[in-house]
Amino acid sequence: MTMTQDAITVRGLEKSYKNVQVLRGISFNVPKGTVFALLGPNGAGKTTAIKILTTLLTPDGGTASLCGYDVLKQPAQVRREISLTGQFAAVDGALTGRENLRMIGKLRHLKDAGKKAEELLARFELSGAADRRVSSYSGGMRRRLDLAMSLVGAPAVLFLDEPTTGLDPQSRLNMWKIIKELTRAGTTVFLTTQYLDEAEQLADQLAILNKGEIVAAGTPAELKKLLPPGHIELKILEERHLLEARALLQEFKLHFDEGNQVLSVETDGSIAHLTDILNRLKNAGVSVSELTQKQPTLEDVFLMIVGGPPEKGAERHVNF
Ligand SMILES: Nc1ncnc2c1ncn2[C@@H]1O[C@H](COP(=O)(O)OP(=O)(O)OP(=O)(O)O)[C@@H](O)[C@H]1O
Repeated sequence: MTMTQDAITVRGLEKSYKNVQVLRGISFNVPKGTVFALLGPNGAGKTTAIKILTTLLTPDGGTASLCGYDVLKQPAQVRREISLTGQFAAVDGALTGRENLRMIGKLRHLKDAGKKAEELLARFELSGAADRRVSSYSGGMRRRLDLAMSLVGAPAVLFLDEPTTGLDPQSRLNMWKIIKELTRAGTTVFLTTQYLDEAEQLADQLAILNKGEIVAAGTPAELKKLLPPGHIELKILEERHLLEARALLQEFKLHFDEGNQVLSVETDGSIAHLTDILNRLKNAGVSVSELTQKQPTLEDVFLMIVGGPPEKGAERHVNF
């Protein structure tokens, strides 16, 4: 392995199916031990990118390397460094949890496949169910086993394609905890997800892919800065109080929703800003019946860029 701080380097990656260009020259880096989330609507090219990075598909142009190995020139070395966990758990329902893990260990030629299986069963809280057939496992248990199976070979880079789709909230939280632990231990995680809160929770860096191009990239905080800052909404019922509030806050960007009697005041989201606004109103005796603070979310950013919620329903196209 060459010395590099990036676990994944992608430069100008292109791929077409027949005459449809699916990836139009995408580039990004993923530093070791971090989580990178690739987001995008259905058909954006996420799976195509994952297939190229995991050596399942040949790109038409550009380069990609994993842990310093070129996906085209050194596919065997790349495969040794990675593991791919798909949306549909690849476990064998007729075998027990323990048998599934041992089988993978043997396929990977581990000397102590049995010991590794026990260790992973314990780590994923499956020891109690180890001798039950996987067909009797819940969705969350299957997903945990699937992830445990992908860790048998201790991969440097883990590809997780929608790891929590279909899981209940508790199982999702467990999965997040496990993913965080993995990255703390140095594993690099490449994630696709339809849940923007998941991306926000887990990703150090994320990129939004739309029609084969990366249209926005950065940390969750950086992406949120693409939108106007947050605002507070003040419900003010009395006309004279409203007039007074508008005068007191005239240097702020204001918007008034007449139907709901709500005055929106743009803020940078800081406590200092909020305190200043509330003090002015309080000192002038302005009566506010309700206060709500609104901050832009990753979902807002996604909607602004892609024009529809991720992965839901039909493809939605927005012209830039
Ligand atoms: N083998 C193929 N032959 C022809 N077209 C394909 C093939 N595989 C994918 N495509 C097309 O390429 C585009 C990108 O597909 P891809 O599966 O990479 O998108 P995605 O972002 O992963 O979508 P999803 O979220 O629905 O999984 C889609 O329009 C898809 O129909």
